[in-house]
Amino acid sequence: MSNTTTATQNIPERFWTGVPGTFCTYTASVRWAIILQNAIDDTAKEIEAIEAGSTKTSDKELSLKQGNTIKAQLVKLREELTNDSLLRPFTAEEVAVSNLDSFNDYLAANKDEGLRWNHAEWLFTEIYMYRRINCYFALQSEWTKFDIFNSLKQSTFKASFHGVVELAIRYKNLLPTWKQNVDNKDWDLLEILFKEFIEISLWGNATDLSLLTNATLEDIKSIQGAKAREASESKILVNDTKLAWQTIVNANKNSKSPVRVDFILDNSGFELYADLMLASFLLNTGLVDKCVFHGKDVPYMVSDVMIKDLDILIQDLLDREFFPTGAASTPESQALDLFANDITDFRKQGKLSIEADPFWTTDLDYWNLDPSETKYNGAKMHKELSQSILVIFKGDLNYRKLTGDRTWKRTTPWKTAIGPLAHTGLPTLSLRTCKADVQVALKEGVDEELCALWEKDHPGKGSWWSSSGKWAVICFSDGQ
Ligand SMILES: O=P(O)(O)OC[C@H]1O[C@](O)(CO)[C@@H](O)[C@@H]1O
Ligand SMILES: [Mg+2]
Ligand SMILES: [Mn+2]
Repeated sequence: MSNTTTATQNIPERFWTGVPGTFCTYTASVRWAIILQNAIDDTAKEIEAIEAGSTKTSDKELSLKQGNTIKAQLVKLREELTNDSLLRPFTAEEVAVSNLDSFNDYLAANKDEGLRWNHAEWLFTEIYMYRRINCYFALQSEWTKFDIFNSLKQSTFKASFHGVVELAIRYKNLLPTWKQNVDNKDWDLLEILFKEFIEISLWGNATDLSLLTNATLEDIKSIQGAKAREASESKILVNDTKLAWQTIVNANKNSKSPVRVDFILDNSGFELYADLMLASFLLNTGLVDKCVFHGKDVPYMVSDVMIKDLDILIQDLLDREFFPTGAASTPESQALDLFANDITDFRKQGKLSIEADPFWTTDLDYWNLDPSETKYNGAKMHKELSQSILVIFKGDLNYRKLTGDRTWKRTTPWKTAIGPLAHTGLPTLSLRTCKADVQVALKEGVDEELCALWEKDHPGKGSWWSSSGKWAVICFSDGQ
């Protein structure tokens, strides 16, 4: 099978939909249909809101007409999926409104394979689905900017109230100590705090809308608090936090200035909030001079961050109806205001910025984050990230793209699994709660132990422990 990554011997195949017994196949045959149905239902709700006048539009009649077209197209897309149709190329009309060349090049290069929804590479097909959804909206003038996942992103963030307030108070209490450390660093203390905020950012990734389809408020609370993080320490199967810390210390001591850290973001809402906490620890302590966030240019994977989601998050934090912490004078309200205002100030000062290059929503894995990939912005992004002393990749999909979503032996060394990216000069850190089949960098025996443990309650599915979101990994590469 040819693809955009150079095929070399000893590199295992990617995960394919349709292969029995995998979480990949379960996702393609069960989860995608649910995600599409939710998109259909949410489009219908928006149409109703336009009809009722609660959503204002400049041209009501046209909005309604276009909305119904989109809804019908989504229904057909769902049928394509359930009928296991061939994966069609994007049309010229679609290509004109979105960056889709990599998808069509891939489909053309593999046209003899008879790629279908349930017989194709998981990574490609899943991204292809989100891009197909997006095209329907992008093509309708009144709906171009509409984010079909917005209401779900917002309601889940609202349900994160408890975790949000707890972290804001932690921030407010720590801020004086952080500021004392700008000129006079207590390195041991900072290392302890770094570890804490790395874990906050890591477990922030457990709040995932595509997996938490039926989560209750209690479920969400149970994974977001400090107690939950403490209890989860033993669930971090690979922990390279120390190596990442050393990278930051070295950059400081060698006064390589300005020190910049990049975040390849994953989900909006609580995870983005947790990432902002980590970034503000780095900025407030003077460990880092600038953080650059990378989000998505289209609605994607249900919950992924778009640039506007950062603005919405700040508004939510300041909105006492969204987060009902009472009068402006309560400690909770003050903590939320303080954090939101500090983030806004960082943005104004240029210490924090957010971008969304189309590279991040292509089907390409991160072996293409390489000077040699000049067609779809891989080289451009590599050059951009080269200004950074550490690039933090958040979440599961980024982990899949780092490892190529390949059927590696689970003890494969991290630097083998990330291919060329291990040697092109970028220090990288992956913070991932495990939500897919691909798994690498484990010590001998760990997989066997976890498979046996998971098998007890999930007969025949022991290896799916790595798709449960209950374990996590922190993997570092110095890029040398
Ligand atoms: O938001 P995250 O952590 O990237 O998770 C999304 C991932 O979860 C899944 O929905 C489930 O495995 C994958 O399709 C995708 O890789
Ligand atoms: Mg997700
Ligand atoms: Mn995501």
